[in-house]
Amino acid sequence: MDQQELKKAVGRAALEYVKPGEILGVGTGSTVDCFIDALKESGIDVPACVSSSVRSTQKLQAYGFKVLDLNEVEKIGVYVDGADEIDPHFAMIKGGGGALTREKIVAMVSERFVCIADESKKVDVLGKFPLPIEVIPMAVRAVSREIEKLGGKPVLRDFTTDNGNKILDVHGWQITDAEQWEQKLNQIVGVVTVGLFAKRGADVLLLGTSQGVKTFKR
Ligand SMILES: O=C(CO)[C@H](O)[C@H](O)COP(=O)(O)O
Repeated sequence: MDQQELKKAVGRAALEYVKPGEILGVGTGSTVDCFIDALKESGIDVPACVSSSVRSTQKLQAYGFKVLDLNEVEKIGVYVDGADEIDPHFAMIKGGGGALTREKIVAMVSERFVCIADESKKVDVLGKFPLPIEVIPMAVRAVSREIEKLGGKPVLRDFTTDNGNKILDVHGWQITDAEQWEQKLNQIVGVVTVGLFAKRGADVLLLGTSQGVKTFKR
């Protein structure tokens, strides 16, 4: 199976966690696109979704799903999203698609985070994938200097987030204590969100492998 087929397989597998009649949290990325396709095909009664990006909102609406602003919703049962890397403790690097801040917000209010990923995303140590950090535009240079002091090599992405901010992709870190790093990096003034999802990691990992979809639970 190629990578796209693995993404489709985990997208379909995630349907098992969608409860009919319940508001659903929807993440962002090519794997989530496969999930949205599967959701549409399934015909499951989803009264409304909360989306983590303009991209996913547009796709959901094009399929006829209702998308609510998070301020209209008190809680979400299940949030389905992808990851760039996930470690054995269910901590993740996210933000390859630049939607990390909204993803972290929707994940925070969701009872269960179901991560869908192909097997290339499962790692022992986070950091081979450069860590995305969303930064207020005027603070790009200042935050970069702080990151360099911590041994990271920040590269400014040619991209503006849905929130009007910039992304620094940080190379060179091997992250074993993800929760501590998440906290430390979030404290740099000018950082909006760090793409480490450790404090609120995944609860379930659906991993697409050539032997089929494997389920891991925290
Ligand atoms: O965090 C994300 C977007 O901000 C995505 O979940 C992550 O980049 C994985 O994307 P893909 O499914 O396309 O590999």
